[in-house]
Order: sequence, then C-alpha cells, then structure tokens
Amino acid sequence: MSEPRRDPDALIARAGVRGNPDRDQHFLIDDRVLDRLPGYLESVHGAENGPHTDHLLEIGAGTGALTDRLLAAGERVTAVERDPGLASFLREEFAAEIDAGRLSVVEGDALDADLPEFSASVSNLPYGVSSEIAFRLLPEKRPLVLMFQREFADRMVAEPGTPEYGRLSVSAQHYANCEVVETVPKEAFSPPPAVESAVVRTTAREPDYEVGDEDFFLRFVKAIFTQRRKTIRNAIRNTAHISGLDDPDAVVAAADETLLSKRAGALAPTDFADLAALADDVGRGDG
Ligand SMILES: C[S@@+](CC[C@H](N)C(=O)[O-])C[C@H]1O[C@@H](n2cnc3c(N)ncnc32)[C@H](O)[C@@H]1O
Repeated sequence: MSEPRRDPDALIARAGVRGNPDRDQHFLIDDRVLDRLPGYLESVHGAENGPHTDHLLEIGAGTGALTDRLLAAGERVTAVERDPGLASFLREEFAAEIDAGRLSVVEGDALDADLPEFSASVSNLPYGVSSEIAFRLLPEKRPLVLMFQREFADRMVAEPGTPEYGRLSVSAQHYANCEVVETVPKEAFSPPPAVESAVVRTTAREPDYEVGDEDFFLRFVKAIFTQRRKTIRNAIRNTAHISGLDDPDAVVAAADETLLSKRAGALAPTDFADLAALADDVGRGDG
C-alpha cells in the first residue's frame, strides 16, 4: 500500500495562492488524475527499459501536488517553476526531500532555464507555452507524460487524412509515438481553465528513416503546411522562400509522382521525412 499523498487543496491553502490564469496557473486538484499521471510511464516500457523513473523532470510545479506524486514514483525529481512565490513555497514545503537530495527546485522560465538530463518528464504544462516546452523536451527522446489543452493534444496525435492533422502532428510524431491517454475535465483544476485538457504520452521513436538536417526538415514541414490545399508539387514550388530551398524544381523533378500529387494532409510523417531528405539533397545549394 502506498502512503497517502499531500492533499492538493491543502497545498494551495498552505501556499496562500489562488492561481492566476494570466500566468498559466491552473492547479490540479483531482487526486485520481494526480495519482494516475506517473503510472502512465510504466505501461509502455517493458522490464528491459524500466519505467524511467530515476530522474523525473516536472515543468511548472505550482504548489507541488504532482511533484509529491513524482517523488513517490521516482528516485529523484527536478521541478521547474517560474513564479518566485511558488518556487519559494516549494522549497519550504519540500525541505525534507530537498535535504535528502531527492528534489531540486529550479526557479526560472522553462523556455530558457538550464534543464538537467532526465529519464522522463511528467508535467501539467503552462498552456501558454506548451508548444515551445514540448518541442524543447521531445528532441531529448525521453518518455513524456504531458497535460495539454485538449485541442492541442488532438492535433499532436492526429493521423493523416483527419482535419486535425497538420504541422504539429508531423513535427511531434517525427520525434515520438504520441497518444492521448486521458482527457481531463475543467473541474479537475483550480481555477478551472476555459477548455478541456488531455494527457499525451510520448514514446521516442526508433529512427526508421534519415531526415538529414533536422532544422531543414522542420522548416520544410512548416512551409508545406502553409499551402495545405495545394498539391505537394505546387506547395514545394510556392514555399521555397519559407523552406529555404534554392532549387524547388529539382526537388519536384526527382520526387515520387504519387507523393507530388497528394496534399499535405495526406502525407505520413515518414513521407515528409523522405521528401525533406530528398529536398535537402537535390534542392539546396552547397551552403
Ligand atoms: C497548469 S499549472 C500546473 C501546476 C502544478 N504542476 C499542478 O499540476 O497543479 C502550470 C505552472 O507552470 C508555471 N509556469 C508558467 N509559465 C512557466 C514557464 N515559462 N516556466 C516554468 N513554469 C511556468 C505556473 O506558475 C504554474 O505553476
């Protein structure tokens, strides 16, 4: 039997805060959701790889309700929090865990703070910067369990041919397999956000293709999706100024005809990777 964890409402009361939506502060108060979150790390990783709980990273620790669950699930936790008042509360509330070397509180902006090497991240993200944070974490190729706005989560996991599928889906799925493991109602938070939320679990992909220059790949995907109603042939030609291609015609001449006649929404992430690698090869100058 695991020990009862800190009560989320009591943490909010002890911190003496209300949660400021203008600062992306929506604290999770539903114990069942809080208790489930670390568990999502376990089910995807067999004994061989372990549940990756040696060093858990939490972005946006707030009053520490999730931090508390991560400390129960993992060996060590690093909690990043931008709000100085909350960071100082976390240092007081978790003084024993900090003294024991099990918790580090990093006070700062997760977008530019130095992040430690971590074995996995479980975070209820600040929604205003969730995309930037996700794309800071995804290239680290560690398992992630991240709470997003539902609409963002749906786009992240979307499959080709669906209305939600787009640049976000291709870029995220380039790094990892992404799945929604739970949707979370507004009432699970205090104060409640305007929209529903969803938890996405990502599992780093074994690279089964080469993309060459990764920055170019991401720029190419962005460029093609600005013309999602055009065929790939036309989109490649029309967006060279965004993708940075010097010779889009050479790419069109060398690419597979079936891909060229499709539209962006129908291409799988691996198709984008193949096209970007080809474009990198034949469509860019020597620089
Ligand atoms: C949605 S709340 C989650 C709080 C807590 N983890 C929970 O589940 O109750 C997001 C937290 O991220 C913090 N935050 C907002 N922007 C941040 C940033 N750029 N870097 C780090 N923390 C940030 C907010 O102060 C807030 O505490």
